[in-house]
Amino acid sequence: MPDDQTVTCPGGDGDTAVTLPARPEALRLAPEQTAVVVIDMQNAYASEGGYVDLAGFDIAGAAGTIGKIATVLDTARAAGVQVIYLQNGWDPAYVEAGGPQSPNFHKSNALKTMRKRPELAGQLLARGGWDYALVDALKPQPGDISLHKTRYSAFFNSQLDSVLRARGIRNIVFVGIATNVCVESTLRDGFHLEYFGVMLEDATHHLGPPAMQAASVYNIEKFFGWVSTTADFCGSFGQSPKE
Ligand SMILES: NC(=O)N/C=C\C(=O)O
Repeated sequence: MPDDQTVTCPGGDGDTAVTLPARPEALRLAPEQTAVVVIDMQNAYASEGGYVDLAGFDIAGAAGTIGKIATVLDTARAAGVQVIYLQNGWDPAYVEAGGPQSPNFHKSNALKTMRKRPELAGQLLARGGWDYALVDALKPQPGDISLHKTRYSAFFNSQLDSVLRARGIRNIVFVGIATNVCVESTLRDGFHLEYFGVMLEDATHHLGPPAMQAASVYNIEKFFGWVSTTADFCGSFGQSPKE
C-alpha cells in the first residue's frame, strides 16, 4: 500500500529491497534494479589544470567528492548495484562537438576556452587525453560499465538507456560533477524516460556559485526525484551483501 513517507520504486517490493532515507520521501530500492551512475569524474572537472579550472571556475570543492564517490562505489559493488561511469567529451578532431550550427559550439566553455587560448587547442575534453581521463582515484573495476557522452545529458546520443533497460534497471543513484549541469540534465531526462532518480548531495559538486547546488537540490527534491547522502546510501546498501 503506497504511503506518503516511503516510495516503493520498481523492484522495491521484493525480498532484496532496502530502504534508503531520502528527501522528500524514503525509497524502497532493489539493488539488482538500481545503478550508480558516476557523472564525468574526469580530470577536466575535478583536477587542477583541467578544463573547468582553466575556464575560471572554482574547483576547490571538487576534490572532496572523490573520496565520497569511492566509498559509494565500494558499497554499491559489494551490494550488487551496477556501477556505470560516464565520460564527457569528443573525438580529438572535435567533430562530435558540432560546429557553429550547433548551440554546443557557442555554449561549451571548453570550446570557448580553447578558442580564447589557442595553445590549449586539442587538449580539453578530447578522447585519449589527460583532461578526458577519469581521475586516478576513480578507475572502473571489473564489472563496471564505461560510457561516452557528447552533451550534458548522459541519455542523449549515448548507450545509457539501452544498457539500463537490458539489465532491467529502473532506479538511478547519481554522483559526480556538475550537480547543476550534467547531473541535473541526466536526472531530468531520466525522469522523462520513467527512471527513478536520486542524487547523493555530498557526492556531487556544482559549477558556479553555491546557490547552484542549492537550486538543483530544490529542483530535484520538488520536481524530478529524490536527494540523499553518502552515509545513508552506505548505511542502506551496506546491509545488502551480494549473493
Ligand atoms: N559534467 C558537467 O556537468 N559539465 C558541465 C559543463 C561542461 O561540460 O562544459
